[in-house]
Amino acid sequence: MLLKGNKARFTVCVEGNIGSGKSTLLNHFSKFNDVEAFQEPVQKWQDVRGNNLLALMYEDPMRWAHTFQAYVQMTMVEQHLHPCSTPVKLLERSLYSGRYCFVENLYRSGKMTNAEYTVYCEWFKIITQNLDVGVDLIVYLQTDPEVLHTRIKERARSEEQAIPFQYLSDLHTLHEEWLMGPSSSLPAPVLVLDANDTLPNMYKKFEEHTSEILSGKLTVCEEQQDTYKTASPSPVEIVN
Ligand SMILES: Nc1ncnc2c1ncn2[C@@H]1O[C@H](COP(=O)(O)OP(=O)(O)OP(=O)(O)O)[C@@H](O)[C@H]1O
Ligand SMILES: Nc1nc(=O)c2ncn([C@H]3C[C@H](O)[C@@H](CO)O3)c2[nH]1
Repeated sequence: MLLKGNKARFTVCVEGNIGSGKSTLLNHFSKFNDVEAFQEPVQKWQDVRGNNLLALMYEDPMRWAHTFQAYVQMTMVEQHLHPCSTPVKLLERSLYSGRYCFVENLYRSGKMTNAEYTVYCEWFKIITQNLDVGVDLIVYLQTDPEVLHTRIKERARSEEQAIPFQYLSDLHTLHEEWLMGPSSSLPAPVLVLDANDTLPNMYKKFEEHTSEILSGKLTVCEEQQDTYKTASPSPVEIVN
């Protein structure tokens, strides 16, 4: 239950494919007093009363994808509704990428049945229509699948070591469709950052875009390397 007075003025979610640098961005901005950052609850997914649902999903998606996605959706609702005493709430991923990227991919690749997909989507609709799970800005860390494959190997999260390149490529396509395509399913404007860059250069980009990310005042200028996509349902003030 979201306590009155404990609602952040501005909610940002950081989206991007596996290994795109979301946690890195969250850790950078969590140092600001005005920000409370909420990392993706991966540890919860890895230990559901002793069951590692993340591992089960990767090992046997036909059997476990729907169970995993149902649990992910529940834990992400908790993240969206979690009280936040700071003006800015920074989420790693969101309900929306679970629906439009991961679940869509599982369904399109035949790893989720039509019945499972329908049940999941009905829950998503009820949740987004009745609970305060809105976001004010999406930061999209846009990356190439080839770059991610290397990072995932280096990071060496055990559940991810057998992820085929095609899975990363399919997820990339769905992130691009969702965040760069027509804005029909976008809950907020999108700030796109090219995240193929080196870590030092990414930190420079985080510095450059601090005001937009922490206040929603998007500064649009011609030489801007990164691009903005304003979602029609949620126009944001563009400050030139
Ligand atoms: N710009 C970068 N250049 C090189 N390595 C990077 C860059 N950004 C992140 N990394 C490294 O890649 C790995 C994944 O980074 P990070 O955990 O921030 O990604 P993520 O998007 O949170 O991943 P996941 O989706 O799995 O949670 C980490 O080992 C991190 O140090
Ligand atoms: N199938 C699936 N659905 C989701 O909604 C989802 N969200 C994150 N992940 C996977 C990606 C990383 O391995 C790991 C950490 O992001 O968890 C997901 N996998």
